[in-house]
Amino acid sequence: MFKQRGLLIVLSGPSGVGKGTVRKELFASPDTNYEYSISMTTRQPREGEVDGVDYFFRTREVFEALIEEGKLLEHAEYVGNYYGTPLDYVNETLDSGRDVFLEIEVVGAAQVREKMPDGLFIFLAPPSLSHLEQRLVGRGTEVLEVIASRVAKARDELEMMDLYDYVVENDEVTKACDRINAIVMAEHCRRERVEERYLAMLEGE
Ligand SMILES: Nc1nc2c(ncn2[C@@H]2O[C@H](COP(=O)(O)OP(=O)(O)O)[C@@H](O)[C@H]2O)c(=O)[nH]1
Ligand SMILES: Nc1ncnc2c1ncn2[C@@H]1O[C@H](COP(=O)(O)OP(=O)(O)O)[C@@H](O)[C@H]1O
Repeated sequence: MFKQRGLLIVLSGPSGVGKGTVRKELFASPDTNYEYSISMTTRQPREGEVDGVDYFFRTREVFEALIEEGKLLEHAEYVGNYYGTPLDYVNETLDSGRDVFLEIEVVGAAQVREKMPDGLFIFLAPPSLSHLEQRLVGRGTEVLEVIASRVAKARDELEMMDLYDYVVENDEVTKACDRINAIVMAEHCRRERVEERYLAMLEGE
């Protein structure tokens, strides 16, 4: 029996918009049926972060070797560190029919769009740039200089929003999660309808 490949869901948007918060809220729900792809990074773990849970924390040497070997679906350098998505996990999970969820920045998302254009690309947008700055300051994980560089970068990142299938405003976390779940559900329905039509057409031949 033909088994449909899982759906690749890509959540992106500027740093500080709330991608991590929204992703954790989505995965805290027992109804969430997608698998989270743990990224690899060369940045230092923050307090409480665990290797293999939050990220795979690796050296630049190891990371660069994996790029050379083609083991990453995408990668980007972000504020001085590498971030990337291990390719095998994504392919194996999609092949098994399960959906995969990536939470990545916009340069990497554009690479995924090139390589896997049938993914579902969702841009998480802040209500405003000042909301974004407040959130970064409120999180307190970066010094003010780094926050300023992230906000400056966010201006360029916001311009990429029209490359996405959907833009979801993160005004409130639960509302943003509801919107994302609705989009994923609608996309599944669309694919099922397309497949049904396709099979019906083949039978009618
Ligand atoms: N391209 C790419 N970006 C990633 C990946 N994993 C995380 N990111 C993004 O890298 C940026 C920095 O992440 P991080 O240092 O954890 O900071 P935070 O997301 O602002 O808490 C964020 O925009 C993440 O979404 C990945 O595998 N690939
Ligand atoms: N809808 C929201 N309203 C208010 N604060 C939020 C919202 N979503 C996230 N935050 C806060 O904004 C900060 C940045 O969120 P985070 O998830 O780390 O962003 P990102 O992963 O996009 O860099 C955190 O302190 C988080 O608690």
